[in-house]
Amino acid sequence: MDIVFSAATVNYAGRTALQPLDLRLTEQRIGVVGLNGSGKTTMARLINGLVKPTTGTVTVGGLDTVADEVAARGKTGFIFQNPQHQMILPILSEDIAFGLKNRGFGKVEIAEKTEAVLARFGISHLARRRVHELSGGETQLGAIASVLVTGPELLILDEPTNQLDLKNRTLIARTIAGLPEQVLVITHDLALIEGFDRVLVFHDGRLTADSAPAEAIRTYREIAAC
Ligand SMILES: Nc1ncnc2c1ncn2[C@@H]1O[C@H](COP(=O)(O)OP(=O)(O)OP(=O)(O)O)[C@@H](O)[C@H]1O
Repeated sequence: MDIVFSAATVNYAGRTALQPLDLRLTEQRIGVVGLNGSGKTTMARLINGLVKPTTGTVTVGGLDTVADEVAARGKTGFIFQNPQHQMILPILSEDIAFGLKNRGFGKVEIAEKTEAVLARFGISHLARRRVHELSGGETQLGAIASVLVTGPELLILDEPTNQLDLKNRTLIARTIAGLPEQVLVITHDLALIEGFDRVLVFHDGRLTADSAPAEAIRTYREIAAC
């Protein structure tokens, strides 16, 4: 899916968080890196319309995130930095079903789709578990299942391996690598994006590098060193 930023900026209360951004993303695997506060999450939130551009436009699959807000948002799934906060219902299978119910699916279809997505991510055994009792890795998988069950074309993950132990980090990295959906990952875990198609580096609200992973990571290391 084409993601297009046209002179998009974001100001929060008069303070610029994102400098004018002109960018067309078409790749399947896109990484986003940068120091804390460099504008990565702001840029990602523009894609699903959670943040609106102060000036300029953002389109996803040709849909404007302001003018075609609802349709545009349906194209993108978002896993936030703390995915337990985005789980609305107390039981995992109910949380997954919730998104489908909201989209008007019938009971039988909801049950089938919920079962299928749990199986897809190898978490059928967690169906009846309380979401707040899941481990970090289980929570991340549960959130991915909850979001992908509604069929977005793009999945955005904000620091998906943050706070995971080595075993769960590997599990989540493999899961992301195996997704057929287009993926955009914000991360400080540089190994996670080594095999990606394209990596963007943000610094002080500006896109400062945009290249293959090795070169982008080199730029990021230079920025971080000063
Ligand atoms: N809702 C908001 N209101 C006001 N300022 C905000 C808001 N969200 C972000 N900012 C500010 O905008 C700037 C960019 O923040 P953003 O969250 O996009 O950075 P980031 O690169 O994702 O950071 P991190 O790696 O710490 O998550 C920061 O200075 C931040 O304090």
